[in-house]
Amino acid sequence: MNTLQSANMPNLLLPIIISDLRLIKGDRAVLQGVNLRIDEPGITVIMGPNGAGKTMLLRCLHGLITPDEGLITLGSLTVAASRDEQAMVFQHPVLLRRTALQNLAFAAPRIAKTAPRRLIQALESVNLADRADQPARMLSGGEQQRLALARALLSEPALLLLDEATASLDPASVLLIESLVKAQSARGTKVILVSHDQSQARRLADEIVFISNGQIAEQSPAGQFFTAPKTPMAKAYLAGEILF
Ligand SMILES: Nc1ncnc2c1ncn2[C@@H]1O[C@H](COP(=O)(O)OP(=O)(O)OP(=O)(O)O)[C@@H](O)[C@H]1O
Repeated sequence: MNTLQSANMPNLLLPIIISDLRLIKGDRAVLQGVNLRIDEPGITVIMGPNGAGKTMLLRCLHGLITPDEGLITLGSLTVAASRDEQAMVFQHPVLLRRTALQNLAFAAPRIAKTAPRRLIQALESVNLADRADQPARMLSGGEQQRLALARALLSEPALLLLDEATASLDPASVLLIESLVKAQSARGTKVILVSHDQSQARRLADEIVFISNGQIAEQSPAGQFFTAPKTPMAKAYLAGEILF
């Protein structure tokens, strides 16, 4: 859609307001009473123990799951109405059985037609220019993830969601992806990412949202969260003391 004009323009998907969200999976609520308001641009990192509901929350934001109760608004838009302004990168990238370049062209047909050079630049930005004509599914895991990010960034989304997108990547790929995410954030895209990696969260986060047991336990500026987490649960999580 390319609705971002510049970092100085207000982001049309802010504020993000989540009210009384409840999501049932199987026979239990995996999200319950979730209330969250994100006003600020920049990078929000969602942290929390395994099974806390981080992925489910991200999927609700992206419209992949409809919550059983509650409301999400992004600026003046519903989730459905905001879909074209959003992009999401998953832990395991979903790519078409086509070449790397064709995957980008398929995702952004208008750009492919009017400015095909931008597709090559997108591949260059993730160090995949020499893989343009290789079947995307033959790329390594890290290469696939870089391609998925290039695809997500092509549309200059107003909201970029990343679910443990760097979980299994080598350090160079992690840093490359982080630098692209930071640059995109500086261009005005609101970024919400799920990560267990405390070092990564310290490098990227402006604020932390900590989820525990399907509820928001804490929302704090990153510096404050890491030096003085408000809840015993967050403190135990950061210390690696939560047992499952
Ligand atoms: N289809 C499903 N049926 C039943 N339970 C589900 C289903 N999908 C997810 N869940 C449960 O919902 C809970 C939240 O899952 P979610 O994937 O959001 O956790 P998470 O915080 O992202 O965890 P992790 O850090 O392990 O990725 C988990 O307990 C999970 O078992």
